[in-house]
Amino acid sequence: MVQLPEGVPLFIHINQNEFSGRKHKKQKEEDIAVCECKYDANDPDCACGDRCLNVLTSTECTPGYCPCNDYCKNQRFQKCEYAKTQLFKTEGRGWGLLADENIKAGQFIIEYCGEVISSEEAQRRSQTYESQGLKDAYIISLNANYFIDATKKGSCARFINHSCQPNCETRKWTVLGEIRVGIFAKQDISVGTELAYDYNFEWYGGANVRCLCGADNCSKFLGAKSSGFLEHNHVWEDGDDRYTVEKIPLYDSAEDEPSLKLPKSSSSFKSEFIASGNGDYSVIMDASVQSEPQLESTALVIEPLYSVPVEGVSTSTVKTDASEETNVYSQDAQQAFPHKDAMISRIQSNSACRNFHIGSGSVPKKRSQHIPNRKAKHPGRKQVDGKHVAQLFASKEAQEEVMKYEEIKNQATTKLDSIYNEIRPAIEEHERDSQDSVPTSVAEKWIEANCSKMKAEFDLYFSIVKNALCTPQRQSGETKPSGGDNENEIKPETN
Ligand SMILES: C[S@@+](CC[C@H](N)C(=O)[O-])C[C@H]1O[C@@H](n2cnc3c(N)ncnc32)[C@H](O)[C@@H]1O
Repeated sequence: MVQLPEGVPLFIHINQNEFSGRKHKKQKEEDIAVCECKYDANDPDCACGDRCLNVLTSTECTPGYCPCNDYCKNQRFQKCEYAKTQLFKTEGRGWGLLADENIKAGQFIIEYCGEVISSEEAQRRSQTYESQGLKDAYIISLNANYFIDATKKGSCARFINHSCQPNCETRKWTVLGEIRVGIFAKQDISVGTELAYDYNFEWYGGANVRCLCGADNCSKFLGAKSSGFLEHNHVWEDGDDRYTVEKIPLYDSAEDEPSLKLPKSSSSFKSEFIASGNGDYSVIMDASVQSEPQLESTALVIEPLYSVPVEGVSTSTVKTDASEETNVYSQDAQQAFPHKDAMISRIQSNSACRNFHIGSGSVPKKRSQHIPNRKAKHPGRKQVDGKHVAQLFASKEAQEEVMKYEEIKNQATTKLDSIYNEIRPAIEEHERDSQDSVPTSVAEKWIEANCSKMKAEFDLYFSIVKNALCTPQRQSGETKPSGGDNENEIKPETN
């Protein structure tokens, strides 16, 4: 039971998200990520500590499936393993939350709980709250389609204020198949210090709210970095004093007099705030989710699939008969890519699918748009024309080798395109309703085809570089070095 100090505006305290308009996702057994940790009484920290495969992919272990059973330490959201915190009244920024014990950098502090609502509902509620005169904004973004509204129901995380120099950050974790948002310490935080994270607002227009965090690098307004804010304030130019900070009224979300007992302020908070004014506003915040230190892919912007280590590329689908040198760069996929299962589970999860760029091109801005027979595209990267490059080599062997790898690369590209067409309905279904998982078989196929293509490209580039270094090149005007009557034949250069 959470004890709230007197004067805190009413809200319903919850420590689990509530779903409005849909049910909690049911995890399919095949989608449960099982780690490989083992409990060792002599080294209890091994039980799902920093090196646990699930921890590395920001996924909590599922009770009953974790090999460490009750010793598993990777169920912090599920077990509400929060740091001790306390509510207090700030000067000028309403209520805030402070550390009631020393907190270590990286420590999970509290989950941001509330009602999980669709983006349409978030927009609707935001307008309603504004029209009702509610000043404080408690809606944060969960992913492109869903938001968490802690206005009426929420955990004490709803009281954490914004700072442009925050000591906390938000991170997204997958818990029993659902994405959840946690507040984590960015640094060691000593007892009595106010907790704050950077809201990084998704600004919906309306009045500007002055930021009172007091940090040296303060951007002056809540959400000042968001595109919505910039759009809304496009009239701002140097020397235009219509919108200077001083002209925006201050608003203190707490109606009462500031408490006399001030907490130890964090480096980013100063205490000379003035409580006055009544700027109405209603905004939707975007919890700028930060990465786990161990693996960047836990961040909102996850490294694309292309960035898996080169040695992790699969050799299982493309047999290249490559020379020994080339094989040096290929390893057994399973051995070199031990996180494949975790990768699949991330691809299946809501945000990961987008961030890994499943699909043949860039992420579609608008969802649910079905374009029949849409051709798979691979924009962004210039492709080497192996056929053309082959012509530059004087030796027939060099030409043949480059042409061979060019052909393998083309086959891998065609295969990737056809797999994309095959799995497109599943991807589009996933994009339409991000609560649906992309099936394991689909994610696996996609990874394999991508890896094969990367491997084929690598082999081609390697062969080009090797031949460029080791074989003579044709002089300008030199005719083809070999006979033959096939389409790969080198034609004499004209002009
Ligand atoms: C999620 S609530 C935080 C808790 C809030 N202070 C309360 O009393 O319930 C967000 C609201 O707090 C206020 N706030 C948070 N950080 C602020 C800051 N740095 N400067 C001014 N107001 C802030 C704004 O009114 C904002 O809409």
